[in-house]
Amino acid sequence: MSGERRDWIAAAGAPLRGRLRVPGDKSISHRAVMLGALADGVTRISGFLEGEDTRATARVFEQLGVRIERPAHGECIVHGAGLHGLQGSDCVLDCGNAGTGMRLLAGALAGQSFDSVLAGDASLSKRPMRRVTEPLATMGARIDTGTGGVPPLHIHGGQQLRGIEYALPVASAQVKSALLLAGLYADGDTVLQEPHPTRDYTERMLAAFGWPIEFGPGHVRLQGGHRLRATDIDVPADFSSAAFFLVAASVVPGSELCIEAVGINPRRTGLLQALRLMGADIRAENSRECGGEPVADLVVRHAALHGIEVPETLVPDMIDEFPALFIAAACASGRTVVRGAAELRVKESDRIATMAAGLRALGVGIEETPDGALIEGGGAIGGGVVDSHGDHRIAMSFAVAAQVAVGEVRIGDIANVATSFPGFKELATTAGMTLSAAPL
Ligand SMILES: O=C(O)C1=C[C@@H](OP(=O)(O)O)[C@@H](O)[C@H](O)C1
Ligand SMILES: C=C(OP(=O)(O)O)C(=O)O
Repeated sequence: MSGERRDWIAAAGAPLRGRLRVPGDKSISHRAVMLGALADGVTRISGFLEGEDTRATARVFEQLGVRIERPAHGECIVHGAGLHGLQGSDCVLDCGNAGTGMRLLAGALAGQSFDSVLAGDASLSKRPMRRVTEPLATMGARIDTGTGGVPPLHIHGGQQLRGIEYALPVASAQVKSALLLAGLYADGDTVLQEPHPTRDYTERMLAAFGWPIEFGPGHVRLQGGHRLRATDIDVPADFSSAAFFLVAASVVPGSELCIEAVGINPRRTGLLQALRLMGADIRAENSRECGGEPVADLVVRHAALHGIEVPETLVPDMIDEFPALFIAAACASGRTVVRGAAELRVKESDRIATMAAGLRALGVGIEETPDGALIEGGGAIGGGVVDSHGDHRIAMSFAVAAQVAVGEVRIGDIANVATSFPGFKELATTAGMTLSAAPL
């Protein structure tokens, strides 16, 4: 998606101060477009993430015949086609960099009468898809993957799906959601058990769209054959985007920052707990609801952090926040141990290997393990060159690390930051960080 290779130059900046608001939640934005497209009636989405991942999902539904108006930045009006109203496309459906987009679409498109082809960029084209295609096949779906179970996905329509009872082998909200979306089209019940509870946005949003569904932490049951009724969705700010500022303000002396209206669904806020265990000073103020989700203003002040063993039970609740956590660990006194996080190896990059290589390049001691890392914190973070491998969260994490580095940090291949956090550089510099585009 993201054209030519671009780099950032980052260096120690000022304390982070003031108030800011990060863009809308990526997971909720994807789902709002999807359910809006499959609903009867008009769904108005506000606070929609104008990122490349979520725009790709909206474009896919436009290709499938759904009218989506964009009256203003962050606003979408989705004219739902109804559960059976999508039209097949002869063109490849491009999910860009988005694992969420592709995996959830696989579930929704498995139940259609037409064939579809889902493809993605170089990173997405390496990510495992059998975790969705195999259980979908037991529901009666016919999906061919590329060699080794990676994209593109050729989805053969016209299959009558049936509900299954399935215990997910990995804690993955994407797998769960793909099966639930297929379950809308299935005969009978789809009943899922998770090894650890994961984000429940699909379940909550299906209920908001009027679909009968029973769910609780780690389990869900729904019956096929109902209808979705359009509703309005107000998307809270993305905790995963707030995470970079939580870490930056924690580690840069003199910082005091308020991040407004952040979604604090407990299935997303593992990093908050981990940082507090490390000694961070973060308070949730003005707790309230936004679009049925808990939100709060997060006030973070600089604090002396110390290393911890990250409780494994927190891993699914902070799965996207490990790159940021690794930076906090590098700044904390003593050792931080991460275990039970092998899923990090199959994200936009191998996030354990990419973070380890980048931290080593800045002089931080880190030992990789198959499912995590041991990070030796408290030493100086040096200047140097790190490669984000096109991974948005790695790029933003090293921009944070640079704020306490003794030299300049060049961060390579940053264009994909726009997948989840358009405007990060501008917001970060407003808050006090030193970050600029490297000359081409
Ligand atoms: O369902 C979702 O919206 C997501 C689930 C997680 O992936 P997994 O399901 O692979 O854990 C997460 O990493 C991703 O950024 C968004
Ligand atoms: C893993 C992520 O997203 P996705 O799986 O949708 O590409 C992420 O945003 O960190």
